[in-house]
Amino acid sequence: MTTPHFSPPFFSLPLPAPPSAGRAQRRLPPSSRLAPGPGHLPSPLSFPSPSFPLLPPAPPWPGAVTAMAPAADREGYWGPPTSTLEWCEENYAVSYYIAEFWNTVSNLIFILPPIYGAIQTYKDGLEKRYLAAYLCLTAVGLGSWCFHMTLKYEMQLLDELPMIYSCCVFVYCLYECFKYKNTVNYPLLFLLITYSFVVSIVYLNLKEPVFHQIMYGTLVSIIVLRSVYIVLWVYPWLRGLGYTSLTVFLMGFFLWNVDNIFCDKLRALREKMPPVVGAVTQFHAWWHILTGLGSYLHILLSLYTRTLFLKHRPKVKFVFGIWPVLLVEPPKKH
Ligand SMILES: CCCCCCCC/C=C\CCCCCCCC(=O)N[C@@H](CO)[C@H](O)/C=C/CCCCCCCCCCCCC
Ligand SMILES: [Ca+2]
Ligand SMILES: [Zn+2]
Repeated sequence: MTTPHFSPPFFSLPLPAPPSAGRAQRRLPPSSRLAPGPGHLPSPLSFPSPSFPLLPPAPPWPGAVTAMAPAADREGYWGPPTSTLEWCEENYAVSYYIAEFWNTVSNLIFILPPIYGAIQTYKDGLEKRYLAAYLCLTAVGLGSWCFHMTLKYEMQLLDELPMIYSCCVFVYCLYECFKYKNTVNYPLLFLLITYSFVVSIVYLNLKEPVFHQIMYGTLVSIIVLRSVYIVLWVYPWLRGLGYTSLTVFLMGFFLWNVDNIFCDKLRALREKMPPVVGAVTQFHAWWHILTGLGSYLHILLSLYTRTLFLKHRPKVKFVFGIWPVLLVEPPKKH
């Protein structure tokens, strides 16, 4: 915890006290989220020499509010961040066009496998709710891509709100696994839509990341409890899939915390490493990869449970020997 993340203010904006040193999940104060105006001056910071040789020189962004940026951050195509949060990865260190490069590209795991899953679900004629589950994951990935690429507040909402909606779809799928086909649980649907609506409205007004994290964590806990119930009491042979999904997800959460708590140390470490090796220490990107995989495996668990209940004879197969997908056969007619 050596370097505070916020440099002292350069000019007289009313800046709040910096958050505890070392926390990467920096909350950007409202003053840094104002549109650039006449009072905003170019950055006083001198940026370190780029770690990536082909980068264009870090230009002073016209009107940029960069007085609070950590020294390792640079300015780039999308202008100063307007999000209420940002992460440990050094801004515009790899590309002038992508604010947090590794945090951006790691979202591919939320985008490509779920698209494949959605196509397969559609082809197999499985229930639309599973199509929605896969597509929600893709939506999270696209939103998160846009957020980490730009660090803009509107894009942050495209990342964070779909996380809540996806969880609600997952909860519905998981709590309706043992119902007959073509039934709709209207009270549960109403509850989840209301939850999504209330969380969205409160978050849009409150703009408090911790609120979003608590609301998201609550839904994840509900999903975990139900999954554990299913693999303990209903289909014990699905324990492998269930516990793998949970472990991978929790490892991601652990690394999310490591990235937040030890950001200063990680940044210092990266300065001593070649860029590509340093990329391995981008733990927010690892959080994407692990939660992407954990969530995908969770959909497989939920779909396996459902198709087993509907007597579709599901099987997990590994594409290219590594990537798990679910294959189903229609139920036998008697
Ligand atoms: C049995 C396995 C359970 C798996 C549950 C799967 C639920 C998945 C639901 C949605 C998929 C989204 C995955 C995460 C996307 C991450 C995108 C992202 O990084 N967003 C950040 C901005 O870039 C955003 O600000 C991050 C917020 C993170 C919040 C973390 C909150 C805490 C999570 C708590 C986990 C509790 C586990 C409790 C276990 C009993
Ligand atoms: Ca950053
Ligand atoms: Zn992220």
